[in-house]
Amino acid sequence: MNRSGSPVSVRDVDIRFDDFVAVRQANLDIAGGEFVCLLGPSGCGKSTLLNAIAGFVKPVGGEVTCAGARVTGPDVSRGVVFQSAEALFPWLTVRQNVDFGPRMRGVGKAQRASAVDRYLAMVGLSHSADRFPGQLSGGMRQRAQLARVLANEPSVVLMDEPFGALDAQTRLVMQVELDRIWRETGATIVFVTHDIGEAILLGDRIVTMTAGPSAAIKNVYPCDLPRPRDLTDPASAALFRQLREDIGTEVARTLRAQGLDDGHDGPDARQAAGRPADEDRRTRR
Ligand SMILES: Nc1ncnc2c1ncn2[C@@H]1O[C@H](COP(=O)(O)OP(=O)(O)OP(=O)(O)O)[C@@H](O)[C@H]1O
Repeated sequence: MNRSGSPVSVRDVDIRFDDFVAVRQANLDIAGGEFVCLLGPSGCGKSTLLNAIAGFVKPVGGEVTCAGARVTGPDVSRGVVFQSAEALFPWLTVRQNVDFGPRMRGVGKAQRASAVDRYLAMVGLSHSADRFPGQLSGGMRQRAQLARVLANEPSVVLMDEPFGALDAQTRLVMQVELDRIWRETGATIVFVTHDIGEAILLGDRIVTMTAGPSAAIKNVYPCDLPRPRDLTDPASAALFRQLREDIGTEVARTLRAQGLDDGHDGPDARQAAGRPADEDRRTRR
């Protein structure tokens, strides 16, 4: 496997929005080519931490480094894939969207054309290259977004719930495709999700976060199960339960803070952490 991704280091990072402390004392070392999933309850600070790695948000304390250099702002070497495919330019075709970054960077026409073809093929969109984003399905738009980021040949790809808006089947297909693309590119990937199964299918390590405010990194779970992974495999199922307990505690804290829970780690919290409602009903009988 090609391992050309850059290492990323988050050191004692504090992030504030005015008086609001979003993230406190976050520390995380990510190896080059590693796939790390950030998992936590809604609103805990996953996107904020990812945005600090991207350079969109400036920590008030600590630092983020990428390949040993301090991150001071966004850079094409750290590509970002967002949940919403509105990040694509709707007036450009898929090919033109993917070509945009290399063209802005002054890459020559022939080199660009071959890179665009390569990345369109990698994400399975060669046949839709001349369509506009509005003519694509949600899954195809996310593929186009990924190809657009990959065309800049980033050493780090930051993904913020990229499959969150997709239906369950498309999501499964995209997870399998991303696993393959990650191996082909060798990029470091930091992937934000609130979906425990998705984190298990994709991550080399799964990092959980505490509920905010003042969210912190809670636990780091190595996940070296053979790929492609199967969530029904006993080892995956055991990790799922462990992560559900971990996240469930934080979801319960969030619900309590919002006055939506009766003070225990009840069904709302477990359901929000990934347990199907009928499983809860069965357990309670
Ligand atoms: N630009 C901002 N200004 C003020 N507060 C912000 C800003 N961005 C995020 N926050 C706050 O920081 C906290 C963390 O938000 P963040 O979006 O990082 O959470 P998250 O874990 O990614 O949530 P979700 O899973 O729902 O997307 C939230 O309380 C949010 O309201």
